[in-house]
Amino acid sequence: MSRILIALGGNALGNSSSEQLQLLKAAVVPITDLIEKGHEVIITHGNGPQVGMIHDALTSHDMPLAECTAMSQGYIGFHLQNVLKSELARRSIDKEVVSLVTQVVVDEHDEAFRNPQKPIGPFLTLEEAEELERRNGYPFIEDSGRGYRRVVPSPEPLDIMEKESVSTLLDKGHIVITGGGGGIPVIRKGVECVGAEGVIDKDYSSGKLAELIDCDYIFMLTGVDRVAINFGKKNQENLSSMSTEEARTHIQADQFPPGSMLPKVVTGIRFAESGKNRKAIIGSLEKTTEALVGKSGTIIYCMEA
Ligand SMILES: Nc1ncnc2c1ncn2[C@@H]1O[C@H](COP(=O)(O)OP(=O)(O)O)[C@@H](O)[C@H]1O
Ligand SMILES: NC(=O)OP(=O)(O)O
Repeated sequence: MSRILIALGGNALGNSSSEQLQLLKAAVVPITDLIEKGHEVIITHGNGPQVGMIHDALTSHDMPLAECTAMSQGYIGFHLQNVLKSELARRSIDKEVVSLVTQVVVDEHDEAFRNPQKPIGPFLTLEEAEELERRNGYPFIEDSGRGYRRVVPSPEPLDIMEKESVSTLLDKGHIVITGGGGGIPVIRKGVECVGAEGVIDKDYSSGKLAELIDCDYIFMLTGVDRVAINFGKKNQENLSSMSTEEARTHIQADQFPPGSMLPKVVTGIRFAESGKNRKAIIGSLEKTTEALVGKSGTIIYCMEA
C-alpha cells in the first residue's frame, strides 16, 4: 500500500458548474480504483479558471483573492467529495471523504508579489484582455499559445498550516481533499495569519504537502499521457521516465513552458529528491492505474534517493 497524492489539473474541472460535476464523475473512477486497491489517497486540485470567475463575479464587492480561493476550495471540494462518496458507495466501500479549507504560508517579501505571473480566469482574445486591463487595471499575458489571460502574483508555498490535520485524517482511513487551488495564501504576522493577494500554483503546493505528509507518490494528472520533449513538433518524443538530472537538462533547454508543464516538472524534481523512494508521475487521469505500474505517464525519479 502506498500513500499517493493526486493533483487534478484543469481538464478534470471544465468551465462551468454542470461541466465540472460531469467531468468529476468520470475523474473519481480511476481514483476509486486506487482506493479499492488499498492505497491511501489525498486529492488536490487547480482553480485557475474558477478563482478568476469568482473574483470577476464579486468585483463590485471588492472581494480579496485569498477569499476567492477559499470559495473555490468549497465549490470544487463539494463536487469532488459528493461524487467520490457516491462512487465509493456504488462499490460498497465504506470510507469518509472530507474537504479541508487549507491555508498555505507564503513570504510577504516573495518577489512574486511585485511580478504577477500566474494566469487565472478564462482565455481571452487580445482585444478582450486589453479591455479588461483598461477597465480593472489587470495585467495579462499570452498563456502557452492558448490565448490571453489575466495574471496575479503566485508566491512560493512554504508551509501547509493544516498538515497535521491531513495526517490525522489519513491515519483514520479517511480520504482528504486539501490544498485546493494551491491553498489559500497567508502571511504570518506574529500569532496571526492574514490572507495574501495571490494564487499559489497547485503543483508547487501539492509537492510541498506530499513532502510534509510523507507520500510515496505524487501524481500530477493533466491533459497528456506523458511529458514530451519537442512538444507539438514533428520530432516530439514522449518520455516514459526521466531522472531528476535529465529533467534539469530539459528545463535548461526550455522544453517546458512556464504557464503549463514547467511547474509540474519542477515539482517532480523537488519531490523525487526530497526523500528515499519518492516518485512523481505526470500523466493523464484516464491512465492513472496504468501509470502506477509504469505502463503510462512519465515517472520522475532521483538516482541517489
Ligand atoms: N513538453 C510538454 N510535454 C507535454 N505537455 C506539454 C508540454 N509542454 C506543454 N504541454 C501542455 O501542458 C499541458 C499541461 O499544463 P496545464 O494544462 O496548464 O496543466 P493542468 O492540467 O494542471 O491545468 C498539457 O496538457 C500540454 O497540453
Ligand atoms: N491554483 C492553480 O495552480 O490552478 P490551476 O492549476 O488551475 O492553474
